[in-house]
Amino acid sequence: MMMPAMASSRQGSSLACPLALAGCCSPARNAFLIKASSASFDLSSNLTTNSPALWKPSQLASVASHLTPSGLLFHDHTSHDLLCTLAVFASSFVWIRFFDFLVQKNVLEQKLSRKLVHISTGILYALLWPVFSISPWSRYFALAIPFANAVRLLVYGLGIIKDEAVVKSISRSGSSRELLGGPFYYVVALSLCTVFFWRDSPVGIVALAVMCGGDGIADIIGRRLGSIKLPYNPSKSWVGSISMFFFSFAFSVSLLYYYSSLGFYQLNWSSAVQIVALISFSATIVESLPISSHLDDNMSVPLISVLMGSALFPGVLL
Ligand SMILES: C/C(=C\COP(=O)(O)O)CCC[C@H](C)CCC[C@H](C)CCCC(C)C
Ligand SMILES: Nc1ccn([C@@H]2O[C@H](COP(=O)(O)OP(=O)(O)O)[C@@H](O)[C@H]2O)c(=O)n1
Repeated sequence: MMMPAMASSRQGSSLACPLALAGCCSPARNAFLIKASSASFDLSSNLTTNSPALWKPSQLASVASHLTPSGLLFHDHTSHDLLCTLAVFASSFVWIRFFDFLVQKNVLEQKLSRKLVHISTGILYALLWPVFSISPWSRYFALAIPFANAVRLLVYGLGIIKDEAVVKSISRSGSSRELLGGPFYYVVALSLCTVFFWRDSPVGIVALAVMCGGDGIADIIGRRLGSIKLPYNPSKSWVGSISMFFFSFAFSVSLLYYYSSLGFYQLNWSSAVQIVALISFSATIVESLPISSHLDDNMSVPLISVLMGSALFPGVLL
């Protein structure tokens, strides 16, 4: 287990995120040397000892002119986090509207739109966590985004406000009541992973990767190619479940690589990869069981991933 002080020093290495990294390069400085935890970045030569340099010095200088020396958009963490929250929430609104537009123009069918929203929103949300500040409160600002979406789903799902466009892009059948099922559980899972794991632990990230990436792709591939059904569940197929396993694994490893490259934690990769494979396999088995009428996949899949991750990941954090 990481001690809080250690966790915050590791969070300090979120300086590797483009915003924060750029902020360390005030135009007045011509040699940019940042030491954060065990990672050090020499931006003047675009070299790094532990992580890839993310931006070129010219790009950094242009962004830096808009940032404070501490890498924030404002001098205090609260204003920075508030702006990030508003920007990500507005992006989620525009993103869902964009899929609705594609459905209306008959570019995407409704079911495919829902699954692409399912895959993309959670993954983009997890990719954007590093833009929040190192304040211990930043997770609660990030939490406000799925929370506000949960409120939107309740408002539309209960018919308090009617918006056919939103309902069409998120539901399968076009019924507003559907928003209170899978989509609502989905934002609850995002919220719980944000509060309990945030950027300090690989557990929440892997649970989100499996729920968003793995489960989402199982549907897209299974619906199209899944003619051979599972013997114990005629509504799921072999190809859907095999896709779930591979994409859960691929999304998880990619997100873990992203977070460890940014310096949030260091992993023993050979063990971590085995754990991710085990979690992906277990979540695939759970998703394939004929229990979804009792327990939604957006609850059962992150639940098994979190239980296994919490038991197995602490041993592989360096
Ligand atoms: C359609 C969704 C889930 C349905 O799952 P299933 O029943 O088919 O298994 C996803 C619902 C998404 C939600 C309304 C919006 C979530 C937004 C997210 C917190 C932030 C995304 C930000 C980003 C920049 C787009
Ligand atoms: N393991 C899986 C999962 C889904 N699928 C396909 O995807 C469809 C929807 O899956 P699901 O019932 O899990 O859907 P959601 O409730 O997650 O939207 C199924 O009817 C199958 O055609 C599959 O073939 N194999």
